Amino acid sequence: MGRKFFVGGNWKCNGTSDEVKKIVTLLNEAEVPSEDDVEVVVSPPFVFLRMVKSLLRPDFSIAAQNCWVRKGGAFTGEVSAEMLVNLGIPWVILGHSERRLLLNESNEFVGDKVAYALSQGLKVIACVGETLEQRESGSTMAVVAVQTKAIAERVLNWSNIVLAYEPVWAIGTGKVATPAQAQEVHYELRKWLHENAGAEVAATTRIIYGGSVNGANCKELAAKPDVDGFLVGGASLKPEFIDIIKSSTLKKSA
Ligand SMILES: O=C(CO)COP(=O)(O)O
Repeated sequence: MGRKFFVGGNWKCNGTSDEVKKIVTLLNEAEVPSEDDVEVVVSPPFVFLRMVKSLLRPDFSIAAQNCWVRKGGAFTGEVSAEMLVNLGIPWVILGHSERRLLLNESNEFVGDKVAYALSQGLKVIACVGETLEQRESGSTMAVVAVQTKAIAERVLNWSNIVLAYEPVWAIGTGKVATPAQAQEVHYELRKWLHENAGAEVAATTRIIYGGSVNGANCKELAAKPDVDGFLVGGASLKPEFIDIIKSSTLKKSA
């Protein structure tokens, strides 16, 4: 029925082959709740996708960290959605703030990417989030609404989208949003979806939180009604990622 808890591990631009094998071994040996109760998706760098796919337990899935905005071709250095599909990679992360800010990806560009990736059969973890300046000036909701709108204008079917709220000031800083801060934005995002994409989309779309999530703070965050899971960076490379996956059990009893 409800929204299945979702835990993504964004490995970002980290790891050697040996380190990646070690993380996969850790994941493969972990005892975690069943895939009926939690969806786990790890996101290695492109060059390790094939290796992780061949080694990873079958109840965990895989996401790429980006893909090209349209059909592949003469776009040096890019990886197309078609290639990910061809490789058997089901998910892709799009619109991460590190790409929006460091590589100047605009809301429209991210929206186009989401629409194209979906059209090729990929499932998308679409990221939104405000900077510290935007939060302090009181424009958090306006910013995430505009980012979400650029996606909603290009997409009719939300069933293959997970929306990740990742406040930029909380990413890699150790400064996690309080459960109340996360809940407030998730609630507002769900309300926005209700008003702009319909009641069904609002009720079924998973809105996950990212930004300094770790084994210690995940439980309180997971207990919030509109927090449907996490997108984890740094801690997804460590054993505590297992504890974060296990925080899904809080949701069942809630
Ligand atoms: O950006 C993130 C996940 O996509 C969050 O990163 P950290 O968990 O390292 O703050």
